[in-house]
Order: sequence, then structure tokens, then C-alpha cells
Amino acid sequence: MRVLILGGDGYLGWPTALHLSDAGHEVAVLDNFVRRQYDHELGVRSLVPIEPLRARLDAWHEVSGKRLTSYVGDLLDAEFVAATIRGFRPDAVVHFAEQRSAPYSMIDRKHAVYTQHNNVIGTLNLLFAIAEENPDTHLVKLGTMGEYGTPNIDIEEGWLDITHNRRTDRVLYPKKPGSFYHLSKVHDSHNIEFACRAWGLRATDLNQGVVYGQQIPQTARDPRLATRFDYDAVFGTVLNRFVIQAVLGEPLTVYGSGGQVRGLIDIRDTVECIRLAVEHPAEPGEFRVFNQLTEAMSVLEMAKVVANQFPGPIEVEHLANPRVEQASHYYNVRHTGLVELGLRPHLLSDTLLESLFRIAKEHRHRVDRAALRPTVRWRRTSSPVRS
Ligand SMILES: O=S([O-])[O-]
Repeated sequence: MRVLILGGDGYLGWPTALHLSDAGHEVAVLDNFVRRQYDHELGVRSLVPIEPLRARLDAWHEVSGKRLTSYVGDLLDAEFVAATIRGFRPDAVVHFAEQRSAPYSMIDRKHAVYTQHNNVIGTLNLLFAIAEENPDTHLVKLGTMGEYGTPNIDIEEGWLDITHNRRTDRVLYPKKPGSFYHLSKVHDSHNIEFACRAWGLRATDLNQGVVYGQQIPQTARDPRLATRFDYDAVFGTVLNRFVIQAVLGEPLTVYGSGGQVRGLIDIRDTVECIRLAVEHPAEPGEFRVFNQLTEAMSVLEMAKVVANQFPGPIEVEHLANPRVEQASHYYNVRHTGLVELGLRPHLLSDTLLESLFRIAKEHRHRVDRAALRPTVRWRRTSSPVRS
């Protein structure tokens, strides 16, 4: 199949491109490199050095004999998006090209507006381009489990059958997201569902849990193929950050009591879920939703798993929670769709953590410790990004 990966230079977009290329698909990547600019803005960098896209593409050609096409541009440029779809004629478009940090979206008004404008309008431009250029294209969109929040009822896969005053209907599952970033994904989900209904587009919304890990077999084939590994309080995902804090001898910083439960997924399963979604497209007119997680754990449990595996003393430090979220709550998520398509999950294991500790040790000299401390406060309308 011909697969276009939007955000193909990013943490997950890049490994996904290699995984699909390795599986025999014809892959193109599109990116505007804004993720690399956030690093400059925040004064941080990926723990593992990453190569420019051009060098990555050459390295993949060298090790695999395969070439990926690349498009450099912005989804806010509607003409560029349409021309890319027209030129590459993808069977599937995988959309990772959004600002994906909740703290970043909560820095201040400017960052909130930027996040929603970038994410929502970029996705709208994409929907129009697909509808006008090739409506049979399957859109695989990265959503987040954070769209649902933590409701006191079971979380279904995107849709809810509801009986109200003796009448029944199937509705989009009600959302209670926890940041302007998460809200941008909720807005996207509604826009995409409407486009499926109005224009008969086919889409899969993947509500992904918190991703951990840094390597997949394809990126491990050459150091130039490495993907990012973020540890900072703005872009670092929680488990990856704990691993790095452990290696540095820093306390694992748990926000509040740590009772908040999150869905988790190994990066190797992320790329496999995308392959499964691409190879089993939604039907025309169908807005299909999968909850893309393989296990659920409280933040404190994650800290304990890391502490138990780390060969050395570890402290856990509870910080006043900078976010507004429930500290203890019901959490029960249905996530059977991807398993039915054939996903065989990697659950969080000692081997995975050992390899992450090794990667973190190798690059520990690159860490800026100050960047580990959270500074963005949900209860304020404006926060400094550095203390
Ligand atoms: O590519 S990332 O880190 O959103």
C-alpha cells in the first residue's frame, strides 16, 4: 500500500515510517520540523541525538535498500496538503503531525491558541484535501486516551450505546479532556466523524495511551535511525522520564499522590497498531475508533516498577500536582479492537526497562537536570517554561 506519514520526522512518526517500509509498503513522510523548533524554544534536546531527516532517509536506504519519499511543509498550508495528496496518491494517511504536549498547550494563551489552531486547522485542511483529491483514502489519526479523561463509567471504544427516557441511540463517547491540547484532539475527532458522515470518508481514530520506549527493531539497525527520547517536563512522557531520573540518581517526580491511572503502550506496539489499522481500513463512511493501549497503571505504580528494576537506590518525590486531574478514580477501558486485528502486546517488562536504562546511561551527559522540574501550572493562565 502507499502510506503517507504526517509528522514523519517525530518521536513516533519516524519509527512508524520505518516499520511500514520494512513491512513492504511504499512510504512517504511529511514534516515541517516544528518539533525540532520546540526544543530550541524550550532550551532542551532529545536525550538520544537525532539526525536531520535527510541523513535519516539516506541511512534507511543504506541499511534496507528502500527509499522513502519526503515532503517538507505545513498542514496549515492547504494548497501544499492538497498537492501532496494529489502527487503521492496514498491509500492511507497516518496523521501524527500535531503539537502533542499537554503542558506546552497550558503555558499561556499564546501556546493554547497555537496548539488548537495548528492541530484543528491542520486536520481540517487534511480532511478537505482527502475529500477533494481522493475520498477513498483511509485516514488513520492519532488521538489520545486523554480525550476521555477519567469518567466514573467504563470507557468504550469511541462510541456509546445509550438509553435515555426509554429511547436508545449510539453516540460519540462523552469526552472530559484535561488540557487545551487534549481538547484539540476532541475537536479533531468531532470534525473527522462529521467528514465521514457528510462525505463518506473512511477514518480510524486511535486513542493512544502514554507511549514508552525508544527503540524498535528498525531504528536499532543503525544509530543514525534513532528516534527522539524526551525527558523534559514539557515533552517527556512519564515512564521515559522516570527511567532517566533513575539513571541520573534524581528522585522520580510523581505529581500529587500518583493515584492517577493512565493507559500505557510500548513504542513497538504503537507502530504495530498503526500497521494493523492501515492494512485493515475502515469502511467508506465509517468513523472507527480504537483505544490504543495495552495496560493501565497508576503513576505511582509506574514509579514503583522503575524503582524495583533499577539496580540502585531510588527515591520517589511527590510534588504538588501542577495539573488539574483526579488523584483517585475509577478506570476501566475497553481495548479489544486492535487485539481482534491481531495485536500481540508487549507488556511492561524487566527486559524493556533494562534496555531503556542502558540507553539513558549512554547519553546521560546530555541531560539538563533543570528541565526535569515541572513549571507549567494548570490553575494559572500563564507560566514560565523555566523556573
Ligand atoms: O515528535 S514528538 O516528540 O511529538
